[in-house]
Amino acid sequence: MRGLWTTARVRAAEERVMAAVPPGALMRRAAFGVAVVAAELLAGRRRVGLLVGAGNNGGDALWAGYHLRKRGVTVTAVLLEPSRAHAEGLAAFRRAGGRVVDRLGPVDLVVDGIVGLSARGPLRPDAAAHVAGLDAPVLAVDLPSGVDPDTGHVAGPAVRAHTTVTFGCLKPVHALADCGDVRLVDIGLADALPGPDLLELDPADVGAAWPVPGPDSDKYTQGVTGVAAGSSTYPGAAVLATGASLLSTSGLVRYAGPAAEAVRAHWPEAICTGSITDAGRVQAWVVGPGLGTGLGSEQVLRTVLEAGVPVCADADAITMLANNPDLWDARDPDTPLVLTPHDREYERLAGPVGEDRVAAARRAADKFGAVVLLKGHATVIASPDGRTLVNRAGNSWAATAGSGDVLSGVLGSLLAAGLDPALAAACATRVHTLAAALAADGAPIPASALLHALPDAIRTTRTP
Ligand SMILES: NC(=O)C1=CN([C@@H]2O[C@H](COP(=O)(O)OP(=O)(O)OC[C@H]3O[C@@H](n4cnc5c(N)ncnc54)[C@H](O)[C@@H]3O)[C@@H](O)[C@H]2O)[C@@H](O)CC1
Ligand SMILES: [K+]
Repeated sequence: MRGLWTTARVRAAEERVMAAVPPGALMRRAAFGVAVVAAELLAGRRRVGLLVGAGNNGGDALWAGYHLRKRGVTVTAVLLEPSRAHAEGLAAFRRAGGRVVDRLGPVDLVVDGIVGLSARGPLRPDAAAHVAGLDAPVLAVDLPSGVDPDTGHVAGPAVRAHTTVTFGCLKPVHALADCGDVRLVDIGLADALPGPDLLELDPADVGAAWPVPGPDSDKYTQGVTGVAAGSSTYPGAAVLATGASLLSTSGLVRYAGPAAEAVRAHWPEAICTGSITDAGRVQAWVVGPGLGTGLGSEQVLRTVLEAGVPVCADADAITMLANNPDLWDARDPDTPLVLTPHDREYERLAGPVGEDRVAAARRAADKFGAVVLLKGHATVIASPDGRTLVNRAGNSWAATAGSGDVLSGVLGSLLAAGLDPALAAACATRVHTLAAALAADGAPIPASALLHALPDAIRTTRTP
């Protein structure tokens, strides 16, 4: 499990550590780390260009330039605000033979020291002009300039990093935005940091949490998942969600709804009934994909919410909760509920997502007393108990019709197996991402291919 810390906490920790070490020591450690990674990326090539902003981020770049000069690398620097460039860093850079230029000529690697933790908004026009002309790979110092450190939001021109070297700890930007390959350099902050603001699961965490049958397990003890999804118009959503539940855990899956025939034809092992009232007992419900939003669907949602078991409410279930807030009354507030909106569904439910997706997910989690899984390239999972998890997809293969139905099926089966709902949401998201990458292997895929890659994805997380 990896922790991520917001800039306010990082700064507080840096201040505590700085008070106890010689002046400039943290910057030296940081810059040395940048130089080591730069040398690795250069792989014997010899020309580096620095883009240097007005603060300590630029200072890191200048000191890294100093270290690279000591290794015989040719280093040039553009100072975006010459009068505010880090004075000691600039002096050391010049002493070591670094040259200040107006524009970067041909180089093998660019070091982005334009702006770091103090970044506000997109790149300013002069910085943007320097960045626009680059054709060498960019090594970002702390974070790609132009990307918000705490939200990962990109409001305009920004650096696109091949690699990012960050210091002391990861920040939200490293999970919420594209920072390329992220390297962490230890500058001695660990003991000064409080608990993390965000968490990101490693595949091994997912593997450790994933429910697998033991010697005493049978089909009931592993949790029975109920799927209330699909319609005569959209039987596919039912087929995908039920299939995902079946492939995620080895218990039992019951399907209830008008797509029973289609589900039975695809998944003979599912127990299918035409009506929610005949479904039998389950340990968790998945409700919503392809269900429709008419009166009959509302009654299905009500029945599921009244059942007193954990519920994953997706797609049309979210729209119904937004359209008809009376439906919330059907829910026992002590029973876990996971809502899995994409941005438009979120907006129907809780207003605009805005630039800060973490804050949005937390707002809705508080408001509804539910785990909120806000889907996106970086999915944010907020629990009403304050925990927030993120999962960066790293690819977009899962952006395909029916992919959400698969996610809710996986999540429902983990809830039925008794996983903590926020952990279930994070594990399901991670495996969904892995399955998409495995199935795609470089080419577009339909959701059914993602579905059939679930066992391989789960296996990946369980392999040490
Ligand atoms: N505080 C510390 O102990 C350490 C800080 N370090 C470095 O210091 C950085 C933070 O430095 P600072 O707080 O001096 O500030 P930055 O270097 O992040 O920003 C400097 C200035 O850039 C300008 N700026 C803000 N947004 C901009 C934008 N969108 N486009 C262009 N310019 C913009 C502002 O005038 C701002 O004051 C970290 O990211 C890290 O690289 C490291 O040296 C490690 C130790
Ligand atoms: K930067």
